[in-house]
Amino acid sequence: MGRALLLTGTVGAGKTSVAEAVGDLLAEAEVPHAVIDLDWLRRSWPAPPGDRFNVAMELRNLRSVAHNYLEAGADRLVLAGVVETGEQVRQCHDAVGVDLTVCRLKVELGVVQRRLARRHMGDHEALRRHLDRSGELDRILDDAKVADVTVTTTSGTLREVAADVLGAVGWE
Ligand SMILES: Nc1ncnc2c1ncn2[C@@H]1O[C@H](COP(=O)(O)OS(=O)(=O)O)[C@@H](OP(=O)(O)O)[C@H]1O
Ligand SMILES: Nc1ncnc2c1ncn2[C@@H]1O[C@H](COP(=O)(O)OP(=O)(O)O)[C@@H](O)[C@H]1O
Repeated sequence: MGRALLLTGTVGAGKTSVAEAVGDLLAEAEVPHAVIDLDWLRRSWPAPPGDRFNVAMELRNLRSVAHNYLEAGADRLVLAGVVETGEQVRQCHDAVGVDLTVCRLKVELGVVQRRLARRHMGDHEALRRHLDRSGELDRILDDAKVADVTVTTTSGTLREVAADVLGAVGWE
């Protein structure tokens, strides 16, 4: 029976990068797995009214993609994405259909600002938007308390953070 890990956190916390690094560590340990960036499962336009982040489409796609990967032999699913409420975690769990552990990536906002400035170099509008949402979402996630474990990404290489994540969720 497979298991899933959802890496959540604010904009720029490292969800995508850490998910890739966790995938690399699992590959080195020869653990069959798949990495799924939820952002790519909701990138259709327009989003329906009242669903700014296209979450309904994301969940529909996740159900299909997770099923395919698990059927093809993945023992572990590594998801990167935002869940703002306990209800969204339940929907995500239902979509993957296997045990789901939620890991919050927590980072100092000053460090996020520097990382986002690098990521969005040359696009001031996108940087402004992501910085604004980063602070706001961080507070929403602090209040929501949907994570089973929390790992700090303020310092350490991506590989070190990924190893911390595997330790925190007991997948070592
Ligand atoms: N509730 C919720 N659900 C899903 N995604 C969320 C949510 N809140 C914020 N975000 C983050 O928004 C970032 C992408 O937003 P968009 O798809 O509008 O793209 S963009 O802002 O135009 O680049 C993308 O930022 P990154 O985390 O930096 O990739 C998302 O993670
Ligand atoms: N531990 C880390 N050390 C150095 N840079 C990092 C680390 N984690 C993330 N980054 C960088 O910070 C930026 C934001 O990370 P990203 O994975 O895009 O976050 P998210 O998916 O949560 O928005 C990227 O440019 C990424 O390379």
